[in-house]
Amino acid sequence: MKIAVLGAGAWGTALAAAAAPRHEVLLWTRDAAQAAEIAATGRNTRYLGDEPLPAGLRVSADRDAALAHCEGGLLVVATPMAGLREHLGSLPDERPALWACKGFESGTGLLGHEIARELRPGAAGGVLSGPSFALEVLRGQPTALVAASESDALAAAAVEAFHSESLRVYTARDIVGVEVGGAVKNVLAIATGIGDGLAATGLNARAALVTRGLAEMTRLGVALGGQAATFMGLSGLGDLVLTATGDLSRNRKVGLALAAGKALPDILAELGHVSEGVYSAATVLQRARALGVEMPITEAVVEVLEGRVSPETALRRLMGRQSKAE
Ligand SMILES: NC(=O)C1=CN([C@@H]2O[C@H](COP(=O)(O)OP(=O)(O)OC[C@H]3O[C@@H](n4cnc5c(N)ncnc54)[C@H](O)[C@@H]3O)[C@@H](O)[C@H]2O)C=CC1
Ligand SMILES: O=C(CO)COP(=O)(O)O
Repeated sequence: MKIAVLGAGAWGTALAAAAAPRHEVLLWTRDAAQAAEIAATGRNTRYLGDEPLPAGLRVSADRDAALAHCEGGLLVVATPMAGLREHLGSLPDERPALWACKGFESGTGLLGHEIARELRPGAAGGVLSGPSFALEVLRGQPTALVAASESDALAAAAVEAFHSESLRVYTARDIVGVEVGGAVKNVLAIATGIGDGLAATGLNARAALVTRGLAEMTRLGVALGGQAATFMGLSGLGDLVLTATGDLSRNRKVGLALAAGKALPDILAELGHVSEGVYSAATVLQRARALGVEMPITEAVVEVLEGRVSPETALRRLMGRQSKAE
């Protein structure tokens, strides 16, 4: 199969590398110097350190060549959410497209499938999601993903492209639920990072934030048309557990640094990677409010990110809420 992956950050590179041993894969980056460096060193040091990439993986800064390469094959957009509109909107034809970004689009508040529907109503689209730190995928460490699409053919293409001995790819039809899970867990990972970073907070608080976070993620997802069961799956509970507890998570790192009293611009500059939760948090809240869905943990994260309350105050307010039925 011929596959093109657009976006050569940590995740695009790891996905391209995962498929490369079995398929003809072209990884596209908008940065010609980065393409030259990856080609010369066989590594993407900026995003994935010294980990070697498979020898057969090709890299290019020529987007037209990448699109020509995957004609009749599979196109994967693996940029941050902020790049999805640009890439889906400029495709030359109605070919199916899979995306791997997790978030709500800033400004419009849309999920990936909503952007795709707006730009390409007649084309098949799908999302690849689930608990998957890029570095572990690149190292071939066991991982399970979910490919969600209303197109069975596109979900099957995602399985053909990425399913292997070390990477299981499940399929799903509930693209709303899968996308909400992937987007909201980023915000909740910031919350658990904040909680874990506060001196007075222990493991009980982390478990409470994960569990009550899952409840608010599910409420929003169901209100948006997703199925409750999806949130107990890989893109909901699975990715929430990974990102909220795993120290490789960039969103969790943002929370830990906020609890340490660092300023958000400094945290993001130091991180050097995208933290989708930072860009999605306010949007998640807006969509929740529009639907009358209560999301107190998300609300607390937004207040801390916007510098309106300290992490300590946010936690105190969450604990000070009225008791209610679970
Ligand atoms: N890193 C991970 O372990 C995983 C990340 N994701 C998701 O994948 C998406 C991408 O994340 P990462 O690769 O980790 O981010 P990253 O911060 O490592 O790299 C992002 C890359 O995208 C490039 N980029 C940004 N805007 C672009 C545009 N408009 N066109 C082309 N390239 C553009 C940047 O130059 C950079 O090379 C995010 O939505 C993230 O939530 C999903 C699963 C795992
Ligand atoms: O989505 C991810 C793992 O599934 C990566 O999470 P972070 O963006 O927080 O690193």
